[in-house]
Amino acid sequence: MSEVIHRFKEGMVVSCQALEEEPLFGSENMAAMAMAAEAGGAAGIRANTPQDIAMIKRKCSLPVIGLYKHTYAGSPVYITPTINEVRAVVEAGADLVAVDATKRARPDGITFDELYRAIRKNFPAVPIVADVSTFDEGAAAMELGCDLISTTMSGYTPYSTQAAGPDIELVAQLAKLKRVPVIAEGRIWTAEECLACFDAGAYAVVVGTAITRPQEITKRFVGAISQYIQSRKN
Ligand SMILES: CC(=O)N[C@H](C=O)[C@@H](O)[C@H](O)[C@H](O)COP(=O)(O)O
Repeated sequence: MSEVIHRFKEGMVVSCQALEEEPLFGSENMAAMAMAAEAGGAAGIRANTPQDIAMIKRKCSLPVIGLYKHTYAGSPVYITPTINEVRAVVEAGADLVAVDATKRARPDGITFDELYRAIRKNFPAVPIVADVSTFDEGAAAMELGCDLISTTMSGYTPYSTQAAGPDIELVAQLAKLKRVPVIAEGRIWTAEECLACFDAGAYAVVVGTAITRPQEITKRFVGAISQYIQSRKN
């Protein structure tokens, strides 16, 4: 196992991402988030776009799982969909690259196996994080040789489990294979949920929105308050 992966063991990776339509969009903001995560004891950062990755690598010493969200006509796959986005992520300085490893149709009709082989050929030193939505996708990514499996896409493909919280069951099923380290990612909001993921066998957890999307954090507080106020009136 590579040294960089070992740094994630039993740790928390903070996903620092803001899309163009979000209030915190901008590499300076994401680098500040990454620095805050580092100050708080995070083991790593997950970041989107070459610009954000490069800025975070300048300001923060943690290893970065890089991805590049990009949409192509005719394919629902948007997390580092082709070798072009992989190249941009690697050239920006990412330590690992996260790619969509779901079974959905990819741009130009290439399969995940083909993309995997192209990454290995062009960037043999860069560990690959497979973002999956189901057990079968995770097991296939392990079989292929991916370095880490993340439950990122569970709940975001039409055929995967749709749940309000993290897919701890998927973490448990994949971890039970004892083949490749499994990252629990997606809709983790509390420390207790992190502990449940570790109990299920997670190697590390990724927490994003609950730490780095203040509009969503605010929305949760406001929702809980208005629900409570309403219930007091009934
Ligand atoms: C499905 C998808 O596109 N997930 C993205 C993957 O990089 C990010 O938008 C998420 O914020 C990240 O996975 C962390 O999850 P959460 O923000 O729920 O803690």
